[in-house]
Amino acid sequence: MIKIKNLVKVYKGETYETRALDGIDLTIEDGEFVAVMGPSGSGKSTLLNVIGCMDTLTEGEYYLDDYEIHKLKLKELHKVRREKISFVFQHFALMSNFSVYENVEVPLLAKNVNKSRRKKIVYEKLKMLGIDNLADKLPTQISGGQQQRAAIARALTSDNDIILADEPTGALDRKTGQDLMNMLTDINALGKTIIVVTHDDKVASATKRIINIVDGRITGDERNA
Ligand SMILES: Nc1ncnc2c1ncn2[C@@H]1O[C@H](COP(=O)(O)OP(=O)(O)OP(=O)(O)O)[C@@H](O)[C@H]1O
Repeated sequence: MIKIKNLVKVYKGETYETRALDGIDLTIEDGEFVAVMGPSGSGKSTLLNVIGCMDTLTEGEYYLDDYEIHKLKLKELHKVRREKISFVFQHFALMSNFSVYENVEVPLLAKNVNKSRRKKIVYEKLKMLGIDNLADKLPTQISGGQQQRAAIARALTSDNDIILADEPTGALDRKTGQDLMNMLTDINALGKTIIVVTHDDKVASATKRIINIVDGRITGDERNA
């Protein structure tokens, strides 16, 4: 479970100070499927990064299962992230010199899984996403939608409980975007918690809960019918 109390995030530079999150209270139970919406610059990505243990809090408390995240140092934070969180990035962030197979294998290498088991798991995920025939291709040799699938396959090989996606359909055509949301729905049905940042009403309506953020504050929190 994700439980956040009075989260404040301030970015400080030499000449500026931005209060990106300004007192967020939020609980997300295991297995929820949540969209975070709001205008540009409202703090959506910042919230996702804090939830994903990519960034620290300035003030407030963040409990993730048994961890008191707000008390952890950066190195410990990274450990929790590896254990709990998977990201699907907007621009896929596949490593361009590595094949689809190798990209999807990465989380397993980080977890010291042995070679034959890695192969089994990677092919299982590639098949699930319908791209097992592309295992040996480089990211530049496949389409945007296929890259997106590879990124999801990689997120899934880690088998972490929480999947975070920032504008996952942003670079996709409508049909592929719809396919992706169907896939996330299936993955959510397996019990994974999914949090999606999006500008797109269609994407949000595929989730079960929509949180609105304006100026770093939650202004709406509705369950989808
Ligand atoms: N690394 C950073 N350093 C300084 N300011 C930042 C940083 N990241 C974000 N900000 C600022 O924090 C505020 C919130 O940014 P954030 O990226 O979270 O918004 P967003 O809602 O995701 O926007 P968008 O929809 O345009 O992606 C903005 O004013 C932004 O300029």
